[in-house]
Amino acid sequence: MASLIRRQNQQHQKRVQKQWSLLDFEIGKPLGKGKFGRVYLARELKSKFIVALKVIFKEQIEKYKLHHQLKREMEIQTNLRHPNVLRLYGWFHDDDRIYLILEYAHGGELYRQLRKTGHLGERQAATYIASLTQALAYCHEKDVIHRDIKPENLLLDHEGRLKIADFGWSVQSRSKRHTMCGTLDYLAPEMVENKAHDYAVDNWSLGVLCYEFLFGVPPFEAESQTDTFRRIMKVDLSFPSTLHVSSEAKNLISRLLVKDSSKRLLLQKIMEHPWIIKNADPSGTCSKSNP
Ligand SMILES: CCc1cccc(CC)c1NC(=O)n1cc2c(c1)/C(=N\C(=O)c1ccc(N3CCN(C)CC3)cc1)N=N2
Repeated sequence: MASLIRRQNQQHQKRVQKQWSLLDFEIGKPLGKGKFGRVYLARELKSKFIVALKVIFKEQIEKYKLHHQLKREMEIQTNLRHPNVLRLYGWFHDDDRIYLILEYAHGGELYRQLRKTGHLGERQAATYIASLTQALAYCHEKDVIHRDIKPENLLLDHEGRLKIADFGWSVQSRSKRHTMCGTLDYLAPEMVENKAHDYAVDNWSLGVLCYEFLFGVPPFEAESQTDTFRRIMKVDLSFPSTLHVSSEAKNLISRLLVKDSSKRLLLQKIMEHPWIIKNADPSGTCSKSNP
């Protein structure tokens, strides 16, 4: 009898995730900082595995009443396994901080690359849009809507592969959502209007991102938030007359930035779009050899 109980206990121990603590890690250089905390390079001492340790201050979470949102982000991201979704391996906390053990993305934030180069070539842009589309299709399959797809939340790994990070605004959704979130530029009309919304908000954001990758600025940028709001509601979309963006690219953008969410191009159809077929690198890395 005792051996049976011991065996069951051992099995239970295996199932319970290891209780991590700061003592398990050697902390390296700071990688970046956000509103609620910082992220550091770190190495797990036993396995020598390199991770990114995101430190979030509990008082900030309490101050902005984001406890349930952070909890939801952690539950969602822990269960997502996709090459274009940043892994959350685990977490732990001490008196005043919460620590997220995240996959390390060696290439840093995509928006820095975008700011440096101004805009991306069509191959690079199509490769990132294809990666994002596949990651979103996977998330939507698991009833997760990200709702905050923007360059600041996209990272690059050591091979230049895109990784969606920061599921802070994502939701596990079976029904329409009503929560307002994110900066205006990337928000779909139904979100900006604080109307019920569903998965298609991520399809809209893909259109905004594709435009920004190719033209270097988001499509509805304006002096004030009110003007951005107006431009989104009117879908006031225009393309700068430039030679480096093909008409297929403009066609894809126009089929995503559609006010009626039921008429936006479906994720599966994005993967079959001529511009994606012609320009996206299936490996997702768009290696330097063919920019
Ligand atoms: C607290 C930070 C934060 C706040 C809000 C949202 C997010 C998601 C993007 C984050 N970041 C986050 O969670 N992160 C999770 C992460 C992560 C950030 C990360 N890497 C980097 O931040 C990074 C930055 C610069 C870098 N170098 C820049 C200079 N180059 C010459 C060499 C490469 C290399 C890596 N890896 N996992």
